[in-house]
Amino acid sequence: MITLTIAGSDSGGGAGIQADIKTFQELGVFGTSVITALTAQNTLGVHGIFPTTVQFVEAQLKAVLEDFNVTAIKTGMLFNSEIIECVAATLKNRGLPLIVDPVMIAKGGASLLQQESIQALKNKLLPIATVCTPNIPEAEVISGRSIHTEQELFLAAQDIISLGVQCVVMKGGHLAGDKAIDAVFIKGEVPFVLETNRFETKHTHGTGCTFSAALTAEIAKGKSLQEAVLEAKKFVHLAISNPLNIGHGFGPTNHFVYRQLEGKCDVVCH
Ligand SMILES: Nc1ncnc2c1ncn2[C@@H]1O[C@H](COP(=O)(O)OP(=O)(O)OP(=O)(O)O)[C@@H](O)[C@H]1O
Ligand SMILES: Cc1ncc(CO)c(N)n1
Repeated sequence: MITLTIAGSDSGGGAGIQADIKTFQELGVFGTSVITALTAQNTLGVHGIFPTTVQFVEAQLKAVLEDFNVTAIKTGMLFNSEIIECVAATLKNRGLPLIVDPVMIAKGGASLLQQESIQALKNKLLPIATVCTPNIPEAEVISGRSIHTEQELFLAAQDIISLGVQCVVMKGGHLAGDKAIDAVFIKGEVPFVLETNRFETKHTHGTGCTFSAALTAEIAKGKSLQEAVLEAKKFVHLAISNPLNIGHGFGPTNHFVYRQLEGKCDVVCH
């Protein structure tokens, strides 16, 4: 199986392209990549961003797609509307599963998506996406709704589905409480929740990228959306709860442990 990630490079290796490729590898799929921006980044923060030209994003997309039989694609940091429009125009009508992780702001506060790009994300990319995996602040920006209650979460998910997405996974990593809860909304089906214990750690750099990459790998292998989100939740939970403790700030997660533990992880689904 071959997957493609279209995202930014994290020189610190914990998020972006690097997290995606490591996750693909551990889940037994071959990862290819299109780099939208270089970030000078480590566990202490983002120190610089150097975006790729749209022409070079297009050249990378063409190089990968004309040679490889890609079976699922994910997007991460897309940085500006030109890049979003180029990616959407290239992927439109290809009929490939597309997982959009609408990356906006790094945990340290750096902006990874220009403000003017929200419309392009909503009008060009999400209408051709299979799955969208926002955290709560990202879901608020996309839906234009503040989310404080279960009802507001449900309405925001419906707003995102109405843009054309088949499935929305609302990631609850940023919420308070002793559980890490994600709400899964699949068009026409009863919503469900995936729940694990929240692991107390500051080493959660790249959790969103890792989750969406695992989801992409499982979809590439032919799993159903329900099975794929469950496996992705196991992958990211094991990666968070077995920290590597590297770097001087908010460190990366552990991409190796899922295979070492043969994916054994308790996730409650209700
Ligand atoms: N401390 C934690 N313990 C267990 N699971 C967690 C923890 N923090 C996040 N998760 C899980 O990790 C996954 C990613 O969620 P999160 O909300 O952190 O994404 P994100 O904000 O997009 O991440 P990023 O900062 O990489 O953009 C979700 O499945 C979430 O429930
Ligand atoms: C390149 C990149 N993509 C995504 C994130 C979000 O975790 C990050 N910090 N850096």
